[in-house]
Amino acid sequence: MATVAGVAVDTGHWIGGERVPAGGGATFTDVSPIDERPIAEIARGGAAEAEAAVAAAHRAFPSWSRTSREERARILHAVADGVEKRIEELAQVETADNGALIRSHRRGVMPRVAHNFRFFADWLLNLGHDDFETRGHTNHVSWDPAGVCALITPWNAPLMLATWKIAPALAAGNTVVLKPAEWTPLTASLLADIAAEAGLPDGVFNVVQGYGAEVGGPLTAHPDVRRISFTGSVPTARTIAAAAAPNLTPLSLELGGKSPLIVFADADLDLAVDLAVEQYDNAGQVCLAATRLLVESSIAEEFTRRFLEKAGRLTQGDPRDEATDIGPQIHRRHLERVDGFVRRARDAGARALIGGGPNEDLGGLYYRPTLFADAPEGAEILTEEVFGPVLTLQTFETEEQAVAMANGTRFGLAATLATGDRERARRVTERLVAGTVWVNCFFVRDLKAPFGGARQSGVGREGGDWSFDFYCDLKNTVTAPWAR
Ligand SMILES: NC(=O)c1ccc[n+]([C@@H]2O[C@H](COP(=O)([O-])OP(=O)(O)OC[C@H]3O[C@@H](n4cnc5c(N)ncnc54)[C@H](O)[C@@H]3O)[C@@H](O)[C@H]2O)c1
Ligand SMILES: O=C/C=C/C=C(\O)C(=O)O
Repeated sequence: MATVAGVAVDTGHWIGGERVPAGGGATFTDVSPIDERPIAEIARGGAAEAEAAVAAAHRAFPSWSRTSREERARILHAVADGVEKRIEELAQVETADNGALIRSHRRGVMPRVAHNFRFFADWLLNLGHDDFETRGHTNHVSWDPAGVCALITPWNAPLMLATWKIAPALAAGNTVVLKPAEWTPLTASLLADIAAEAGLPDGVFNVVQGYGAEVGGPLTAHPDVRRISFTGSVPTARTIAAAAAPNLTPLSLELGGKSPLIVFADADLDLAVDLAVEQYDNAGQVCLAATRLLVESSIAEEFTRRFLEKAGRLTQGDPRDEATDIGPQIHRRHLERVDGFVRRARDAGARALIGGGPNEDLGGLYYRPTLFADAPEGAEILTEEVFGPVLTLQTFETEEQAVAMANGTRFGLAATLATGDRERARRVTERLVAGTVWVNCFFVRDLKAPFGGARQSGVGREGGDWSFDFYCDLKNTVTAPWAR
């Protein structure tokens, strides 16, 4: 047990409805990004724990998969109730663990966690497909549960991204083994308590803590795992895809991005600036962030002036303070990685209009919001995901050029455009390579919509029917006309 922000959090695994302490006493230290102090010693799982969790999930599958949809939905709503009762505790623990703003956790993220469960519980009850006829034969499509799902998630929005997978996987009648990111293990452990209190049967949901290769490796190579859903980086996705290959385990991959925000001269400039500054949210640690500001030349000067003015008013500091706009980076190693990108960008000739280094006033893991201009074509800073508060500004002359620049990376997660011209929005949107396009808005998410990335931003889509498509084995039953 650890006490974090006044909340008791179990530091072991959760396997088959039981708390499993660190095998052989092996633990790792969980550090808070707020001040880099250790906050918990977490069980460091390995192949044995991965094996035990898959076995528990495998044993629990027959009964859970045959539990009625109504009963599954009822339990998932009870989990949502439990989350809602503990929003403040979850928010406090998540902020201590990943350094994201308490105000977002209280009002955005944790309510969304509850919504993840409610949405997929309700979607399950309406899931279906109309029967259809072929020469008098009926076709009936059913959505059969697939089996044990291994879910592997990152640290930037730990509980939100985990439950976005857990909820549909469980709703579909599957059982789950979750491996949270080692930098943010805590809220997954609290979710295990909540799920147990809500009456989720033992073994239906399991949590194994530990490092990627040590737990994630054996988990993703396990022949009894029938689905792997992963959110994280491209290199890890390659390793996971290779581990899944011998078993041909179906994969859903939600990966990185280098998304554009395209600002046309006909845009509402205040809105465009608001959208641009919003890209520093979560200290830039957002997969969907539109980190490349592509601005039409004729308005670039005015846009930049207003952007710098607005960004200059952002308050950086302790994420537990409601007034803070930008908190710390997740970890010392991550901050150094971000800083490496910034230093190389400068070496390549880019000019930092703001920021460009750690916040020396605050010290620790606080990195200044940064905007680069004049990065040379092809520079790393224009093509690689930084995953920190670092944006670049480029200008374009024509719509054609804007589209080419927007599509000019190996990613295709999202794109945002600001324009006052509906026809232009339609034309440009049609040509963008992106899983999600926002026009004059950002991060408006409906869980019914398909979510995922093109190119190296991912494989597959989740959300609404697409989640059930992935987490189910679809079956078509063709029945001949019955003899009279
Ligand atoms: N597209 C999306 O929905 C989305 C959302 C959030 C974050 N992301 C991406 O996630 C990345 C940041 O997250 P990160 O740094 O935690 O990513 P990461 O790939 O380093 O780690 C993600 C998870 O994979 C695990 N892992 C590491 N090696 C493994 C292995 N060999 N086998 C199995 N599991 C392994 C880690 O322990 C962690 O739980 C960024 O690229 C970001 O864009 C994408
Ligand atoms: O950092 C990435 C955030 C992704 C958001 C979602 O996956 C979501 O809203 O479901």
